[in-house]
Amino acid sequence: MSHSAPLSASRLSKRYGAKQVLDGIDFQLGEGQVLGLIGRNGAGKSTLIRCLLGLIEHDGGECQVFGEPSHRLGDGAKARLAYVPQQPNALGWLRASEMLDFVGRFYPRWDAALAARLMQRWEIDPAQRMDQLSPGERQRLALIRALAARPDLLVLDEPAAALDPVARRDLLREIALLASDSGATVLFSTHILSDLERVASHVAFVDRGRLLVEGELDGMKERYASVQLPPSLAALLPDRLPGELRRRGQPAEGLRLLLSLDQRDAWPAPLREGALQFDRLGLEDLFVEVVE
Ligand SMILES: Nc1ncnc2c1ncn2[C@@H]1O[C@H](COP(=O)(O)OP(=O)(O)OP(=O)(O)O)[C@@H](O)[C@H]1O
Repeated sequence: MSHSAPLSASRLSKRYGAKQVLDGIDFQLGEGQVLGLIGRNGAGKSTLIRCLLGLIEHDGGECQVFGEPSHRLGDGAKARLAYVPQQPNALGWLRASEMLDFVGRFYPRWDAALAARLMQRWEIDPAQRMDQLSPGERQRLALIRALAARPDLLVLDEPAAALDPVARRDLLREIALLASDSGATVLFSTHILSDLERVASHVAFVDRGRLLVEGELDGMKERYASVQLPPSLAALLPDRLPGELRRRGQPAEGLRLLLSLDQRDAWPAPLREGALQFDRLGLEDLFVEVVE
């Protein structure tokens, strides 16, 4: 098995017309990581995923899947990868079971028993024509197809969007099982932070085409804090502090900073030594502070 990172990008950029949708993204998804990608609507999550997988062309930089250029993936790499888009297409004329039988042949580790179990659990009639499935059923079926492939790399674009709470919880469990049992690597985008916290090992924030914060979920809550600086301290600050993510306000009135504490050794002494209150941020507060 190749030991290249399952997914990687450097200086990846993409524009649609005048709009820079991805703006020089450096990214690496390590083997066995379960990474949750979060960001506001239109931040560029789906575009990033599609570029990484070579489904759309990028304009600048590079991206790779298992070390192969994304836009020229060999069959070997494709067989190790499963992807569920935000709105899966239906192959209308096929019945659900026929579709699974058909695609199962292309995957060396196809798990027919898992597919059958999830079909039953998620109440999809195997004889149902795919164009007659509801959006939620269609999404479930696409997820069953991806999970039963037992991929080395599973990529899900907002997988929970059309799922009811029971199916959502099942999905999170299946993702966790896939990662723990077979060491699969998972990338999923979501707006549901509680889902992310339940299953992700890593998290990345996308904001206006850039990756703002990226790292292990454990420790992230300890790492970021906001702090209010009085004018006397604000006047001493350089234009940008090491680890600074956001700065609000005017120096003459005091500043509010969002900071990564792991860079604090490089801060000016008054900031390190003053009796300032650093408020640690939970994931949701961090998200709001970062992207607002
Ligand atoms: N085919 C396209 N043509 C033109 N603009 C596009 C196209 N696809 C996406 N965009 C624009 O690129 C930006 C990023 O879109 P993208 O779908 O990647 O966002 P997202 O973070 O996945 O959003 P959401 O959370 O709403 O799914 C948006 O402003 C969108 O309008």
